[in-house]
Amino acid sequence: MTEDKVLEALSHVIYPGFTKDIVSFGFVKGVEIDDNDRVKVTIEITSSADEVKMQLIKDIETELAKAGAEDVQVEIIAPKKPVERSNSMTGKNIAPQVKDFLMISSGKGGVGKSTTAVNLAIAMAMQGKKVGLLDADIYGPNIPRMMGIENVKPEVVGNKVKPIEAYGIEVMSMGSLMEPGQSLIWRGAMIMKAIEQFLRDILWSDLDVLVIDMPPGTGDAQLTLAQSVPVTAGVTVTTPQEVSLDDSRRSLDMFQKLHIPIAGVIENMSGFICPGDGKEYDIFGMGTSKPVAEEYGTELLARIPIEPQVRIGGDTGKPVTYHHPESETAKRFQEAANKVIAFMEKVDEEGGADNAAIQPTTPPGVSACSMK
Ligand SMILES: Nc1ncnc2c1ncn2[C@@H]1O[C@H](COP(=O)(O)OP(=O)(O)OP(=O)(O)O)[C@@H](O)[C@H]1O
Repeated sequence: MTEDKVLEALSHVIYPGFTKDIVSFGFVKGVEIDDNDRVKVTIEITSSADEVKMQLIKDIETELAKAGAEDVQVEIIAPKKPVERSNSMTGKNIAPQVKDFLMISSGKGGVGKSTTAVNLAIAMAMQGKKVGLLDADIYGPNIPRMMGIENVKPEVVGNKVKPIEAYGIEVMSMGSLMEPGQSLIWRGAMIMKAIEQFLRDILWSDLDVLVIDMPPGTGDAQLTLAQSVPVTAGVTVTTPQEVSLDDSRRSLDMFQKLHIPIAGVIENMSGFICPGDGKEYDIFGMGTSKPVAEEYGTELLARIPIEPQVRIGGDTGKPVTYHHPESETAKRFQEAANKVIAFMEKVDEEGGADNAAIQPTTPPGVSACSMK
């Protein structure tokens, strides 16, 4: 017997109730083979149902016996409990069903933050992640148009709201809750309430990642979000001009102050890909945000070129990553998504993000200014 042979045999064991096998699911955590072809396999599953375990053991024994194992021992273990980050004594998580929170920020408006949030979310969903997309840009909620759900009203269940499904993603936006063209004058307290409700009163499923499109700049919305949930990673979107880079420094500085691990910088409108000859031309500069990313100990995740298809995709609700996966832009968004996923996994492995240090220090209703 060899490990490959064992894994080959195990790839015929379908996880009960699903169509995928236990190897593809990544449930096989260990294989030991001794000189007498006796095999021990360790399987890690969350299910505690005894019938699932019994069925698995039976199927594993059958397949390994067929492959020539002399004796089979199956150990079924439960995944290690994630480090208490969500409901830790001092930290706060009002949406514990979400594994990772990804904050997409920019120092200023119009740099392509929403475009990035949409395309990263779609790239992650295309890689099999269960993704939610929260448009927390309450001042200018553009996500419904970009996701092609402009005229879709969400379903209300009791006093909660179901997210709208689009491109396999759960989406919620202030734009979906208000009449078209309507605007609100947001005061600090209202922003805080809105952000909290987006997390608590929307029926998000058990998501792998909730991508959050923030309002531009650094303010109440960012602080409230970071105090309400442990944000796993932050991504700053910038354009390459110096004036824009100054603003992106502020955004990166905010991540640091809010104890948000920084996944990196996306440099948007970085060069222009000419539809005629497919060549890349420099317009605003290219790669200028790399040194800025390095100043903050992080990396440039991707340079996204100006491509007419990106704007058309945004205006018509047909995101480029989904509708033109062969385009250069889509490929770069996919690469950036890979890097962000790997980064979030690393943060989780190392104990997860923790927002304990940024919780308000004053009791509810008491202004920090009134305290000595
Ligand atoms: N790489 C690109 N190529 C072509 N057009 C782009 C690109 N990135 C963004 N755009 C277009 O630029 C406009 C602004 O982008 P977007 O709305 O994503 O910016 P934003 O930073 O979220 O803005 P706001 O701060 O106003 O919410 C949109 O029309 C979008 O389609």
